Amino acid sequence: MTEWIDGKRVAQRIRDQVAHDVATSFTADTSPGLATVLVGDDPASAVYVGSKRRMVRHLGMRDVHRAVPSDAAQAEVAAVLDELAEDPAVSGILLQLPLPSGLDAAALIDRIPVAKDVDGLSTVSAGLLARDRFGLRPCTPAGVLELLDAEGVKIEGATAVVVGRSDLVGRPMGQMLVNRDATVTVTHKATPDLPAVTREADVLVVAAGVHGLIGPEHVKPGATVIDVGIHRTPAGLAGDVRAAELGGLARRLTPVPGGVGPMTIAMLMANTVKAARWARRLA
Ligand SMILES: Nc1nc(=O)c2c([nH]1)NC[C@@H]1CN(c3ccc(C(=O)N[C@@H](CCC(=O)O)C(=O)O)cc3)C=[N+]21
Repeated sequence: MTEWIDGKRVAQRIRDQVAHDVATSFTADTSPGLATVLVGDDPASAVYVGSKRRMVRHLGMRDVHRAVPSDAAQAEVAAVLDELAEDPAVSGILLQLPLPSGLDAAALIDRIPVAKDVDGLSTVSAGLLARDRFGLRPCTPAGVLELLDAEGVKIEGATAVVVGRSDLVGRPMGQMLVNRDATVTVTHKATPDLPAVTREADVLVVAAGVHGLIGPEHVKPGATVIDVGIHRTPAGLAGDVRAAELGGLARRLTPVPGGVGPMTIAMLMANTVKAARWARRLA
């Protein structure tokens, strides 16, 4: 039988730890601050940013927010980021993605100082990860590792397959698993025989962004399957994995919703505390 991995429970534990760290390591004047930058009026992005801001306040941290009009030029967004970069009350800066077309997201992300890059998406943060050095890690793959550790899944020596090579999830996920001594394959659209590759995986992380891509033909019996996909369908939220078709094939599986999603926000909170501690060391 397959055991569901409860992301909500693990995320709650991370958030409890963050609230404890905020209360014991900081004062009201020094408490970690997260700045969210929302460009434009995409409703889904507004909802995500709203839930991040509520969580920040709930955990006793400082909420800083900048709303930028959708027709803002690259230089205007850059100026907002530069101001937040200088602000000592801001420990971390999150530029909500996707940006309106015409803006160069990669260039804007790279204006964020590495010690404030709580999304872990800048080129410098990616380099620190590639070298397995101290730094802020992208929230979603960091959350996946927390889930695997919470479930007692052995990563060292495991065969891990990541489906998808996005900057946000797939690439950093592959590197984080390599850093933990898994044998890792990262697949993508040009992988000729995807089921043959994924069927080798003890740990299968699916971050393709393709609804229902993964079925029973992709899964090794006894595998741990992590579904990073999230899609709004007429039947409700669903992932990249056709969970109902897997039968008892997987040993463990994350649900959508209630799996990786809640972990992403929890790790953002944890990264904000880590950034505040990093700033203190730099001061
Ligand atoms: N700079 C940036 N950093 C991000 O980390 C980032 C972003 N931009 N843009 C959008 C994506 C998406 N994302 C999610 C976070 C939480 C849930 C989440 O909590 N999902 C719930 C369900 C929520 C619902 O009901 O819609 C769950 O899976 O249980 C999902 C998706 C972060 N992103």
